[in-house]
Amino acid sequence: MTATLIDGKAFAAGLRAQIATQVQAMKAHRITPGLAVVLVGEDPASQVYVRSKGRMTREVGMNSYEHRLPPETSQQDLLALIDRLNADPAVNGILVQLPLPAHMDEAAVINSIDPAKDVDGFHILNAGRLATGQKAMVPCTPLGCLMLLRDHLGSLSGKNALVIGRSNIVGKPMAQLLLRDSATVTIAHSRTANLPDLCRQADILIAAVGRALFVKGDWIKPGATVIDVGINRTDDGLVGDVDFDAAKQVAGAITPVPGGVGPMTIACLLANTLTATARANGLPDPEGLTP
Ligand SMILES: Nc1nc(=O)c2c([nH]1)NC[C@@H]1CN(c3ccc(C(=O)N[C@@H](CCC(=O)O)C(=O)O)cc3)C=[N+]21
Repeated sequence: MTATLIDGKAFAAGLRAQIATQVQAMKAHRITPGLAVVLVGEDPASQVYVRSKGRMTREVGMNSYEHRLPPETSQQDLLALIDRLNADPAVNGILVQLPLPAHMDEAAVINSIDPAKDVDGFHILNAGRLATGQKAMVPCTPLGCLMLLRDHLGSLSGKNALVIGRSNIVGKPMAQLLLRDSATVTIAHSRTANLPDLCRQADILIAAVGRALFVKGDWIKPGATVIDVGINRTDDGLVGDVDFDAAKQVAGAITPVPGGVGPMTIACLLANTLTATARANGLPDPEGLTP
């Protein structure tokens, strides 16, 4: 048996088309959503993402504002820029590309963003709102994974979901979203005992460890839905956290890398920017873009 391919690239394109339509409707009311992306330093991979975020932002009809700062920028200068963006009514969403240079306090920087403009959903207020079931800005990658899972499975209720990885940007918010959808959720990490056996019980497996080909084919429950969040650059090109070729022989459905979760992350960033713009203008949340 070979797994159904969950085509995140195609799903993301459809989502962006839907967003573009809603942006046009807003423009008729003289509102144009604006997204500011801040990149500190010259990490080549980060530059690629920032460029592609900017292009897709413009493609859906939003305004894109890019701020590139040298790696030696002081935290004080970065905070001053964020203050200006917080106060700028043309800016509805602010994304500060992570990781930041080592001399910066990442939490302090993120928490200086206006929570209403925090389209990454990383601000402590948004994390707390998500954890307590209040209306929040939801982190883009987990939101994209949730959309793919709902599209493929319909209901997640009662399913055994295993999230491998406990980061604040993927693992923890992913677990919160799965729990909200009434899955039974386990979070595994580097100290988890018997990870292969735990995986074999998972109807839904989310791999967000950041290690190339970490999840083996014989760890997968037959028929399981596998979501691979990994983006690992190797000599063989871009690979996920799951051994895709082996896993696809066992899984019911699986996301590829590239072309799976990655494009969904950017589409959900645009979705969050639209949501933030709607809320800033007292409009109802856009249909189908919030959990
Ligand atoms: N504040 C912040 N928010 C982020 O959302 C954020 C960040 N910092 N720092 C870096 C990571 C990484 N990230 C990706 C987005 C899209 C793809 C993506 O579209 N990947 C394509 C392949 C692109 C390629 O070939 O490199 C794919 O999987 O098909 C990957 C990775 C967002 N990040």
